[in-house]
Amino acid sequence: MSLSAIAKPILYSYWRSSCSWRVRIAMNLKEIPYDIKPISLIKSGGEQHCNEYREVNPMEQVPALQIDGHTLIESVAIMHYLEETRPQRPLLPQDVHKRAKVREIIEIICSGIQPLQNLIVLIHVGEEKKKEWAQHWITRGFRAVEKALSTSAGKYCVGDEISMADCCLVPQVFNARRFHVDLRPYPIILRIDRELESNPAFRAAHPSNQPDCPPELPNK
Ligand SMILES: O=C(O)/C=C\C(=O)CC(=O)CC(=O)O
Repeated sequence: MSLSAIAKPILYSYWRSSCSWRVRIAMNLKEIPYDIKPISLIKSGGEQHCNEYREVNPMEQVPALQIDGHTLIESVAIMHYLEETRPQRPLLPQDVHKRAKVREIIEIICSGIQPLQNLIVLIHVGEEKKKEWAQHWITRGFRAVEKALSTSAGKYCVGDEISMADCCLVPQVFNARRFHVDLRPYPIILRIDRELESNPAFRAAHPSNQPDCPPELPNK
């Protein structure tokens, strides 16, 4: 076995990147020790665009995870890899219908909301319109998430076990607050977010607990 295959995993992460945050939660829930390598998405035009990091992730985004001698990119693919290689503390339900619900919520957030309000898109939209733009897409997606949760949720997004859907929901709620989305129409989303706030795995993954979180932060 090569040395890299047994090395401690390295997560390339940015403190308030919601996609990095999903993976941090999953790693913490599964109690996988890892080191963080911060990639600043804003310093010098974005460290994710430098040649060295492009070798790690040709999409020039975070996260990337070095684990078991491999470099993995894309947060949902990474969570599935973790689920398949580290079955402890499962993040997918056994029941196939519940699994489908978990994946449905993941898709709504990770395809239908976050990519439309991430940094690269907002730069194109422009400073003047970016808040309204982000609010539009988050509101549209949260309507669908709330509807899905109305039949799937127990204590968490799907039933009473924490799943990958919860790993995606909590960071998206943070983004919604960041863009001042009115969350009152989404009581189930709010209840689940509150429920998970005190969970140690979620708390440790929070942007404010990251090594690259700036000490002075207006909208932390
Ligand atoms: O303003 C910054 O600090 C830069 C980038 C981010 O927060 C990350 C995103 O692009 C949003 C997201 O992950 O959903």
